Amino acid sequence: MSLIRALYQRSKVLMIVALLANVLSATLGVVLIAMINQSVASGDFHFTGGIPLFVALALALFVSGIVSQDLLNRLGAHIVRELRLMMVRRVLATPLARIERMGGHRIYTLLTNDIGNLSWAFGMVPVIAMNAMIVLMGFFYLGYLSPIYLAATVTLIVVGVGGTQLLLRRMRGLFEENRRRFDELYRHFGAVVHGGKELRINALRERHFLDRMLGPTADQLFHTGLRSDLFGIVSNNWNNLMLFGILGTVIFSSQWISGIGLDVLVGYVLTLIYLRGPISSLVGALPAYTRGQVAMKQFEDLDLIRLEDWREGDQAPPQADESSWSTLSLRDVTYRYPGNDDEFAFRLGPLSLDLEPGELVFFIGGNGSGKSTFAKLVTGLYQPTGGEIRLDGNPIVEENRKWYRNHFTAVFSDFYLFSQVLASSGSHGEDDQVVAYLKRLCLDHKVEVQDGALSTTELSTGQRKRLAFLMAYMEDRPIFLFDEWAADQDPIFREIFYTELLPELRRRGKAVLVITHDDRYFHLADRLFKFENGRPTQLAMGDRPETTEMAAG
Ligand SMILES: Nc1ncnc2c1ncn2[C@@H]1O[C@H](COP(=O)(O)OP(=O)(O)OP(=O)(O)O)[C@@H](O)[C@H]1O
Repeated sequence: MSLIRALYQRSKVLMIVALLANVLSATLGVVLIAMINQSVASGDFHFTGGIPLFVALALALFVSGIVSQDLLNRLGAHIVRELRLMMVRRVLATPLARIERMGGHRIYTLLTNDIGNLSWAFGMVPVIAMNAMIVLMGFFYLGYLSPIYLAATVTLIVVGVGGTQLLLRRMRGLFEENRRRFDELYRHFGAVVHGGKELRINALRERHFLDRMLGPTADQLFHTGLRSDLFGIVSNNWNNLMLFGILGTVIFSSQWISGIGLDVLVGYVLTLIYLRGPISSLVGALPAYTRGQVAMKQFEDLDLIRLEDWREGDQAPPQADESSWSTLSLRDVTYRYPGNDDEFAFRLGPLSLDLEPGELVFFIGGNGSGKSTFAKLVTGLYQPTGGEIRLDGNPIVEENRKWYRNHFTAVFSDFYLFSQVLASSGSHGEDDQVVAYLKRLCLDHKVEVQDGALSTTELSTGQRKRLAFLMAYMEDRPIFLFDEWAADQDPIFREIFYTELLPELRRRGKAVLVITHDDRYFHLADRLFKFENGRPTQLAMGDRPETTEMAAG
């Protein structure tokens, strides 16, 4: 619930103004009912204060209703907007290892389904606030007309809402069940998007996927969805029963209660009929609220960075001058994937390494030996489980991790390509410079650029990697990291990469870390490390492997 508090605190002023307008509107509604009641019950059919007052109050109700509803809507919309931005920022602020452990599908479900349900619940806040105020004002008037009837009405409503609550408790279980199915559904959606080729090429796999995986999840969602909707429908109609029950009780019991005049009865009936809509809306909002609670629980259960540990200031870009650095040192650094505690689990390190500007360092090793884990560790995406990383003597801790990361530009093996090219300043890259690099990377006949936006990223894998290289070039950080960048390049471009592009970066004083299997080019590195089962060993010149088998082993 701290999330709700945090969101409301940001909109305090808007909330207060909206609620004041709401009180005015609700009061005017009840005053008008009272005037009608007085005129009907007295039998003279004249309004106290005359028609002009009635018209003026009706117009004031019209205007204040619009103002209060609009302000409350704005409040709801504002909160939904804040919620979306805040959740995405929290996902980005959560350590990468935790996000990888959760799985991408859970993040998708969070950002679509859960935020949708929370938004829906927050969207109900204006409805609840407005109607609660009308009901409250109506109750004041009912109490003024007859305290006995008010007590009876409140008792019946409490019993009625209690019945709805029982239904809702059952519904909550169904909502939670539904929500679990949504995680599965999004995992299947991921398979449709990312495994589209494999599903299309193999009809048997496609059938297995549709019948055994997606089908059962869709069926279960269908059944739990229908059942929870039925509970919602029953609960809405329960309200009608409750209200007519109250009206019947009031009218039929009036013969046994002394001192209940026609004016009280008419006033009561008019007010209850007036309140029927608001009460139904209030009770009808409860399922949305329950869905919101289930979504909120998902937010709280996910291993995202805690709201209390997350400050927006942390998101500000680093201010330090990243262009000047002299040593990066890793001392006895180790890393273990979270949750992998058994003795056979993969462990990286301990590794020690000093790096200086203008160095070209290659990392080799077989599959699963720890190269990509090292890439994420040295760039600050993973936090070491042991040892220490220092930049110019400054130990890297939580407070300066973002500053540290900002020294790197990386093309990971599973890179993502944005279509906007950014310069080192963070503004969009100069088109002339981008065009020059496009020519250098032999992409000028394929891709154009305008205001830093690339005309397309729909290219071959090798070409997309060249675009990723271009992005890294333009970002122009002091340390470059390439994880198997050349693996998808043709021989000519591979040669250009190792013999022209990398040496050029080194000449410009960049430190360049290259993860590679290309043994033909190992001699170009200033230093070469070989990973074996998570442990790196620096190879002396004479020890450098010369064959493909050694590079892979
Ligand atoms: N997200 C993860 N969670 C848990 N363990 C992981 C995760 N990613 C990798 N591992 C483990 O870490 C080990 C090293 O993986 P890593 O990706 O660093 O290898 P690599 O040397 O880059 O291999 P390749 O050459 O195949 O890319 C693997 O054996 C794997 O068991």
